[in-house]
Amino acid sequence: MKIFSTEQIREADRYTITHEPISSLDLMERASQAFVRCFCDQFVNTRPVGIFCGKGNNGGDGLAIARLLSERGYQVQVFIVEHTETGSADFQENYERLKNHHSPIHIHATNDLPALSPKTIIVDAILGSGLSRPAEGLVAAVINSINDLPNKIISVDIASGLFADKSNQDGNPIIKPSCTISFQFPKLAFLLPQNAEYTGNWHIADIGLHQDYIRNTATPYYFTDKAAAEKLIIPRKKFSHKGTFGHALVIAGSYGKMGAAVLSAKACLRSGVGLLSMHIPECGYEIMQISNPEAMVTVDNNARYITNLPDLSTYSAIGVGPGLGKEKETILMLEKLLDTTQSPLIIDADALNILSENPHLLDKLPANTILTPHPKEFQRLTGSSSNEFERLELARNFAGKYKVVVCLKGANTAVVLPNRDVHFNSTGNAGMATGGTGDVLTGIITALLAQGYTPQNAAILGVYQHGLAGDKAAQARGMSALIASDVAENLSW
Ligand SMILES: NC(=O)C1=CN([C@@H]2O[C@H](COP(=O)(O)OP(=O)(O)OC[C@H]3O[C@@H](n4cnc5c(N)ncnc54)[C@H](OP(=O)(O)O)[C@@H]3O)[C@@H](O)[C@H]2O)[C@@H](O)CC1
Ligand SMILES: Nc1ncnc2c1ncn2[C@@H]1O[C@H](COP(=O)(O)OP(=O)(O)O)[C@@H](O)[C@H]1O
Ligand SMILES: [K+]
Repeated sequence: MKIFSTEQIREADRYTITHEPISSLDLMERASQAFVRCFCDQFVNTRPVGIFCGKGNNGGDGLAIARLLSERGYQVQVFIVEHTETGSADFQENYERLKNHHSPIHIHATNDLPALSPKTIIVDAILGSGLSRPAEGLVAAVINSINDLPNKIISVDIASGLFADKSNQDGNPIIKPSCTISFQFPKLAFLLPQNAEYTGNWHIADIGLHQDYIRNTATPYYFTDKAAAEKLIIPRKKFSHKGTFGHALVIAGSYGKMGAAVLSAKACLRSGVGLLSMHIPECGYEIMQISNPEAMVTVDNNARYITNLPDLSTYSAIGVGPGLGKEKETILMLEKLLDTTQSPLIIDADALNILSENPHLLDKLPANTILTPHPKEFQRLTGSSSNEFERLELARNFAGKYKVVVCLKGANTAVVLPNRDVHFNSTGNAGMATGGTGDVLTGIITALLAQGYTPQNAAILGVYQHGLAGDKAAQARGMSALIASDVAENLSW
């Protein structure tokens, strides 16, 4: 699914109005109906609803939603935040349509705010994607007052005060909804952790914007939903054999961190690879053979950490990093790997930290190598950023400069491609914030590379399937009980 900027969404709006064709008022009606369908799925009509409207089109939606909910038997109160003299044309039309049945309360100052029962669901339709500056004055005061209430808040399209495409500053007044029902597309802001409390759970309401516009308009931002991920899976053909699915090499582990190698191996084996060899230090030999009998093992000369490479000529993909440590000889091993490998490569964990501490190695990264840093590893690689929009730009510039794929891990992992496009992941949960889940991801992606998936598709699909397995594991035993092995065990293709 594409993620558009607010400017592009306005353009999609105009395109739909001209080419469907449909009046802007009817499009607002359709959007409000879509919101109401989603709202009614969640809340029964015995709950009173208080709808706070601004005077732009977001407020116009609020007025239409008020009318539609009333028709469905909800007890609705409407409050109009008088931040400007005249409302937009569609606001005014919906005001006229509502006026016969309702007497909206006009808020000129916070004193005008009514007492609401805690049961009342607040619908936030004060400001939408037309936000042109941080909320201030009356709007800011109303937002802060609403946030102080214990009531459940549902935002229309986007929380009032939240910028869709750029960072807010600390202290900007922004509604904190428990849920956002957004029109047609997720907004970029929803996908960044800094905005979690200004987004809540979000749902997309399809309002039928014109498919030609959506298809033909370029954006660097995508959301990997189920449909997008499933399209990437290459089916296993009937007459295939283990040679068809590649031979992966994972270079991982050191004394005390063999678990990382074990987890990567398990996940690699559960992701369709034909053959797997693990290159590990001698201390891990029995551990690996017993925990993963399906894997072959090549043992390093060193007992405790990896110092050298096996013959690389037979491998169709290589993963390096989990549990590796950063010993001097390990650094030399990584340098040699970067200098000699002809196979697709994924670099994780300590191998990333080695790159940060030895930046001359960055210039040796083969094109299309996949890097999977968590935020701290990414910061070590590129330096710090003042907000997550800036961090995303850093990742896009890094991926573009070195022609690599960067999987910036976290909730909604951002897979950043060498052409600077970003694919945000839709799966995964907070139960996965536990040691070893990243090692599982390395194993999955190595397996996909070995099978011939392009680095781009291996990263996007691997990240999606990893999150999906985490979701299955969390469903079975709850988030707190989830451990990394569960993610590997719950992989299914
Ligand atoms: N295609 C779609 O998705 C569809 C979208 N639709 C809906 O349209 C919404 C966008 O509507 P919109 O463009 O009228 O903007 P909206 O946010 O209501 O506010 C604009 C007003 O607020 C003002 N204002 C701005 N910042 C302010 C501030 N900080 N403090 C105070 N005032 C501030 C601004 O004034 P100005 O900046 O001009 O001074 C202007 O008066 C969108 O979110 C969705 O709900 C659907 O109806 C149909 C299909
Ligand atoms: N809150 C979260 N929601 C979804 N996924 C998460 C969340 N927290 C962590 N993850 C996922 O768990 C993995 C953690 O990786 P990482 O930090 O490298 O772990 P480790 O180094 O212990 O193996 C990443 O794939 C990340 O996307
Ligand atoms: K809103």
